[in-house]
Amino acid sequence: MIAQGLDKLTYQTGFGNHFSSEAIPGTLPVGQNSPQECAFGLYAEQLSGSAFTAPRKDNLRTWLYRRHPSVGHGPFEAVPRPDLRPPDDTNSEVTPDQLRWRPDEASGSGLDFVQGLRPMCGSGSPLQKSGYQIYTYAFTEAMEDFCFCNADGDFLLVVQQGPLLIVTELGLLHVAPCEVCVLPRGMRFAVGSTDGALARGYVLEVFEGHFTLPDLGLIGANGLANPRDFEVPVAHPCSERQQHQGHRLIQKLGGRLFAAQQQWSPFDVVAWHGNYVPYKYDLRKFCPMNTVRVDHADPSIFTVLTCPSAVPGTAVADLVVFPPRWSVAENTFRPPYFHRNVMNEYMGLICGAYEAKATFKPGGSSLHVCMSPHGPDLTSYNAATAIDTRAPQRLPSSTMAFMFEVNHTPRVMRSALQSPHLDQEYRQCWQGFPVAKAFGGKATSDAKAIDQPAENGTGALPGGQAQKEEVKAETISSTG
Ligand SMILES: O=C(O)Cc1cc(O)ccc1O
Ligand SMILES: [Fe+2]
Repeated sequence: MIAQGLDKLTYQTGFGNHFSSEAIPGTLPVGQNSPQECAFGLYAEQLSGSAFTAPRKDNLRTWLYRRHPSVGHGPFEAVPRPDLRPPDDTNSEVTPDQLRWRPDEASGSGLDFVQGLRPMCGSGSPLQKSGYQIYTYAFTEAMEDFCFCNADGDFLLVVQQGPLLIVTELGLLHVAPCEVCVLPRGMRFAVGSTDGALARGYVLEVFEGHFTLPDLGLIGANGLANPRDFEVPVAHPCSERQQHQGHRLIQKLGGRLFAAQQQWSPFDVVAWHGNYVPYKYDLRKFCPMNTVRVDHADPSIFTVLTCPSAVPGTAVADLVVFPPRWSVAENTFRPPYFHRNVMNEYMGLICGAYEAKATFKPGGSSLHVCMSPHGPDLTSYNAATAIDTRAPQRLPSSTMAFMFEVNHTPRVMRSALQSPHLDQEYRQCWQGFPVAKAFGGKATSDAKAIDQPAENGTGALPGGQAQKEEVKAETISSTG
């Protein structure tokens, strides 16, 4: 399936367009979608991504013209894959702990994309069409003789290592590290790496809605992820030889996998038109807007794609990128601030370093859930308070971090909590901050004492509140 030179594939460009493509001239019907008989005897089939009656601006569907109707497969049989079940009381936990996972350098060998999916956390229900699930993936093997169809939601893939070749019903996508792609609910696809080497990345699956571009408001008509930089495949029916190979269809529904056999390729689409499409985007094309005088802007300024919920301004999930850029704010603590967020933040690092965490490694992940405090680690804090902010700083071109910002508070899969890659030392990165200078300037806490549950069960720190209040009063009067 995978061959050289595929990074030079042809694409159509734009976001949300009504695209059309035919591999054989004359196969797309003119003036109608479903002629009594299609050209070449092809079968017309509609794939819907929204309710038929969704408002026009949200209405998504594509017409496919194919050699066989999709329905001619054999019966579905359950495939055991309990780890893909949506998160519930039996397989996952709720925890306010700040979590981080080191990159997994070992897994993935001998696995394909589906076998190499590792659920990390999630919330909601695919059957209720609400919420999301987040995974990492690692694999070496192409999906040679089977395709995947996700009836539970859209997959957004963030490629961290190893370019992917993704065969879809609408054509081919080559997706390299620092690129992302969206594979819409119900569309059949097969993923391979282009060189057989380890491919690794992250997946955000949304059980409701679809990704769209954020509004630009006062920014104006241009900036952030520009629509013309999104790339959509052209029709690419499989070869005559592949056409007749037996194909297995693996379908995910309600977090369960089902397999059915069919005697022809699912990638037999000769022509198509519509606006329900897979697409890819290169994060290096992101055009960031940022503060040019004081203060650190909220990360929403770096939203690439958003999957809106019914609540205005609150997304089911956002893809946010922290791209290479200039940092110029004056008299400002430039990296991300200390904060507690009502939304939940799953972060990954594609390459380089993240400005708020000196020890975050490419391929790693972190999770800070609703209201769990986090922010710059001690090393980043010290560096950022020491610089001269009259000079601009360049965050290097080799850096690319991202965040899945999600509304529903996630449950963390037990397998992720028990993973050997879970960084048990993560919280140490915030230990050793001295008490504010005017209050003594000494480190407040013994990190070990903090990391053990308080003996009195109240979480009180050694020293006691009353004693600390005294110090505070004293220092303020002596400096005032
Ligand atoms: O926690 C993080 O590192 C992500 C983040 C970045 C930022 O610039 C501001 C807020 C925020 O949550
Ligand atoms: Fe954050």
